[in-house]
Amino acid sequence: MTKRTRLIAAFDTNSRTQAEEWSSSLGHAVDAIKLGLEFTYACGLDAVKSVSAGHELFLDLKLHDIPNTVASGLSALAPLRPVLTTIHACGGTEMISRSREALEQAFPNDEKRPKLLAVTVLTSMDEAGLRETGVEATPREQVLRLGKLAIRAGADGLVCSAHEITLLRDALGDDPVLVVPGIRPEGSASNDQKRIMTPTQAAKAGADWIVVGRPITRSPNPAKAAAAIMAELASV
Ligand SMILES: O=C(O)c1cc(=O)[nH]c(=O)n1[C@@H]1O[C@H](COP(=O)(O)O)[C@@H](O)[C@H]1O
Repeated sequence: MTKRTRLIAAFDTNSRTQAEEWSSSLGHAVDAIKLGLEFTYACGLDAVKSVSAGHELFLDLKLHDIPNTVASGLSALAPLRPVLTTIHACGGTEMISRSREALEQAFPNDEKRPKLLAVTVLTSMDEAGLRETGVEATPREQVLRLGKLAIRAGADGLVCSAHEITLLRDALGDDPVLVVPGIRPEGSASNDQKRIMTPTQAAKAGADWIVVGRPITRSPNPAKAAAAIMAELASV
């Protein structure tokens, strides 16, 4: 039997009170919560610790710097004990392999070592956006290129859009953890996301986790919105 795709709710807010409220009202209705740049910069690491207590944490800080700085940054974040954490794949082989080593050193028995995820091409980017940055490849080509590089260098998984899941599974097999944002339930606004799919489409394609923010947190009833997505995933 294949495993159910799991739901991560992205708590994108600069308010600790709001994040604590979501944590208690919907934290247990989803499989994990994600705290990222906005919350961490606004509220600090102690707040990350308290909001994530009792939940599986995806700490999404998308580190991208020279290898030594990224590896040292990850070591400093290790006490937060996230289940998943992110760096940018375009930081290259050495940055990724040093990151993996840093996490292995912080968790010598491996048991609770956070899975190292490499962000391939942001789901807010399309072909024109990539071209602006000097990348002539399509998003699919670039995701595949960076995905192969990142897994070879030691990442446990990748962040990609649902449009690239089949491509990555064909090239890399079932082992890499695929975490998929840019998810929009039928009928919801795409906002700044470009490469989107529904929860059902992403689950059918083989996502291990989907990440959903605004369709839950900006809904009039976040717990109900989260429950509807969980029900959708359970029915795939
Ligand atoms: O690493 C991520 O989680 C991420 C990568 C990516 O390519 N696209 C992306 O949207 N995300 C994150 O996923 C969440 C998506 O939020 P919504 O667009 O509100 O559902 C945000 O917290 C983003 O930071």
